[in-house]
Amino acid sequence: MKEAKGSLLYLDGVSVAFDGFKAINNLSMVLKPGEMRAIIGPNGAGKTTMMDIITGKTRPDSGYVIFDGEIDLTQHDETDIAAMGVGRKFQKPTVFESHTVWDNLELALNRKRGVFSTLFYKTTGKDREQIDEILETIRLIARRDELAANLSHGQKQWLEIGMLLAQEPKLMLVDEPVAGMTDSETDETAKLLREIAKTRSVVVVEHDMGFVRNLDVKVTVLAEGSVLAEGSLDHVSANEKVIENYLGR
Ligand SMILES: Nc1ncnc2c1ncn2[C@@H]1O[C@H](COP(=O)(O)OP(=O)(O)OP(=O)(O)O)[C@@H](O)[C@H]1O
Repeated sequence: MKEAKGSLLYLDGVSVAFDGFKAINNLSMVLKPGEMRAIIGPNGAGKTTMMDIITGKTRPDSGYVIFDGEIDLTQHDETDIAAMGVGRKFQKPTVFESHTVWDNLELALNRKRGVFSTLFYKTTGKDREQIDEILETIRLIARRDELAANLSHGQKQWLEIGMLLAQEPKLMLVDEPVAGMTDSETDETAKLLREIAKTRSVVVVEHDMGFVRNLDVKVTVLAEGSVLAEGSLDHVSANEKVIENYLGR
């Protein structure tokens, strides 16, 4: 698809219906390499379903989902898509509580090498450097030897973001990262994601408008499965349809 050339993610005319109900309806969106995008919209707008389609969990009925300018993700399954460099962080953290912060990251780093090599693999100096770098990004250097169970909710979310970083995704999808976080954790998460977005593309779904403002990126507003508005947060916040469908509720 030549229109997708130069983009990192290109959705064109994507639709999916569940029992006749169109959860995603002719959705189109373009993400540039290295771009971070915030996705907002009312409950049921299709945000999660959109992520499910990008990651291969749900197959759309029609439309194109082109990754890295040329790969049609609708032709691949979840495992392939993850291996191609699409990482997803779900809302609930799923870190290994009985392992240390360091071990969680080491496991994530080894995971991308596959089961057999993991059994015989010894962590190299380069791996340790990479883990240190990630620890710095996720603000957990001082807690590296702590059991994950002892981290705060926000720190667990950061650890999970770190585990995703260990897989070196080109595109990171992050679902409601700041739900349940303290205000200072929320502020720190915006900074952390901005740092991460310097080296890869990021799509963040979030309801917290203060946080979205801090991200300071282009916003896509979804409603009823399609794009209602797109632009800066100020631009979309002034849109009558957005106020009516979402912000004014
Ligand atoms: N597997 C499914 N079967 C039937 N209906 C579904 C399925 N998945 C999603 N839906 C419906 O599709 C619509 C979009 O849901 P989706 O979860 O994508 O919205 P959302 O924007 O993520 O909402 P929220 O902000 O509440 O997470 C909803 O009406 C939902 O009930």
